[in-house]
Amino acid sequence: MIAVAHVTKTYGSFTAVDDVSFTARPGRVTGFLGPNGAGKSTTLRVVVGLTPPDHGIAHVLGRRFRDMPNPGREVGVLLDASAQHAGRTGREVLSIAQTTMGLPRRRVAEVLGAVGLSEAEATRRLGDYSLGMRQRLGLAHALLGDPEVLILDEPANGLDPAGIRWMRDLLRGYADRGATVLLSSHLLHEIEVVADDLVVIGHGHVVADGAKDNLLAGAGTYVATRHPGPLAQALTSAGLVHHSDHSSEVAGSPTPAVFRVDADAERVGHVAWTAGVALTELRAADGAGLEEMFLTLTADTQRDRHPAAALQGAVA
Ligand SMILES: Nc1ncnc2c1ncn2[C@@H]1O[C@H](COP(=O)(O)OP(=O)(O)OP(=O)(O)O)[C@@H](O)[C@H]1O
Repeated sequence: MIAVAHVTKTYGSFTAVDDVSFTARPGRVTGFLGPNGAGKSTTLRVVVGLTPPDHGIAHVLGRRFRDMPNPGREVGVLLDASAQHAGRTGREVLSIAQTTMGLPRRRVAEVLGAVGLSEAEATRRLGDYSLGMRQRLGLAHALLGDPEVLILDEPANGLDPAGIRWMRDLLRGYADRGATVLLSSHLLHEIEVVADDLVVIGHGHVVADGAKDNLLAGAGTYVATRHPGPLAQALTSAGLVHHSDHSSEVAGSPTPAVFRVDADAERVGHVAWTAGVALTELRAADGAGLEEMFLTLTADTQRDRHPAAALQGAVA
């Protein structure tokens, strides 16, 4: 269990984290999401005692991280996979940690195997590691003490698609065995697939917090047609709120217009059928729900709201 209560962190006059509270529970993967600079890393650093908060407190397994006598046995942390000496080999990094934590030597080989680093790779210096290899080593370091809690900042960074899937299965397995897993990521799809709970942060504030299924419920339905005018009219007449992608709604557009409708697929299909409008697609919006929710909730904190418009302005 991780409990963050009213944590605030300021740098000079700038408030990086503002009264943030949330709980990450055992047996669940909690995804920590937010745009660049939202305050994710700062919050995680407060949780593991690297950054002192101005206000508030963070507890891991009922106490402050820094009060744990042997934290690596209880909490596995991966904040910055590159924060190791470039001249050390992967095996050396793990062996030092294994000794410090008082673990048996075989544990090093076990975690190397668990993260898919070969013996030959383990004898290379970190300066020669790829980003993905550094990430795997960082995870091996976090898993070394077989901890009950995992705190991972962008763990999928630099991993290839097979590595991302492997990471997802590993985190799922850990949570299914009762561990508390808190991970931050920009990879919304990965979070959507693996997380049970979500905490969304923007400009240092928690803007959404809860079970993923509840937060994404009511994402609505995606419906596509080559006859956007009649469909929009039918949806409006039926009292259904709909949002359209205006760029594809232009008459004669070669691509079908897409609407997201705040109703389930059966209702939307029935309205289209009654109006005699042929559809090219009809599906629950769950798949894109997290991205939509993320962009909506963090809209005023996004740097990249209208990149196309900005570009047009630049060349005008
Ligand atoms: N030591 C520091 N001194 C001053 N400002 C800081 C410091 N650490 C973080 N900040 C600022 O606090 C804000 C939050 O940073 P943080 O790294 O927590 O964001 P983040 O959500 O992890 O971002 P990203 O997704 O880009 O990693 C940023 O505006 C950052 O510039």
